[in-house]
Amino acid sequence: MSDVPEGWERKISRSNNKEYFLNIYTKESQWDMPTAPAKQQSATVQASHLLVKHKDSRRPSSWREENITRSKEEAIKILEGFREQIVSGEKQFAELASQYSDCSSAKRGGDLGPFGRGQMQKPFEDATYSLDIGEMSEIISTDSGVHIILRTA
Ligand SMILES: O=C(CCc1ccccc1)N[C@H](Cc1nc2ccccc2[nH]1)C(=O)O
Repeated sequence: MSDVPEGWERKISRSNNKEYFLNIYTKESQWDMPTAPAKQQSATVQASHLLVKHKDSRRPSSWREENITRSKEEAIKILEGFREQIVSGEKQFAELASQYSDCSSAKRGGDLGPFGRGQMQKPFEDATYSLDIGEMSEIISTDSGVHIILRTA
């Protein structure tokens, strides 16, 4: 029986007794014999974020505040305070994001849903892909403002 490339597992489908192949990293499965090793990162990630905008943000306005005038330094100080409350366990990420994030994702506790490479601003994408699942980022800056990110998948 021909071996499967690294990172794949041969399985038998319970519904039709046919063999299929499972990518042990992404948990995706396929009927065809894989032709290359599966040692790749999962295509998409999922994250929540808490965004604090400032006067130099690309769009210095949000559902929370029509005209945002705080400086970037002030935004960073505010976000550092939120980050400390989360690290200490005093507050949950989603609780603070839903109350204070200047992004419309605040309505979903900061959840952005799944996204792949090329979809979000580069500093945000790179920071998310470098986090382990469950890990929270340091403060990162994009054209939208300053963020903390919690990778969830
Ligand atoms: O771009 C959006 C919507 C993002 C979103 C994606 C998926 C579900 C829900 C929201 N909102 C911007 C603020 C903003 N800038 C960001 C940059 C990177 C990631 C998330 C961001 N959110 C804004 O409101 O100015």
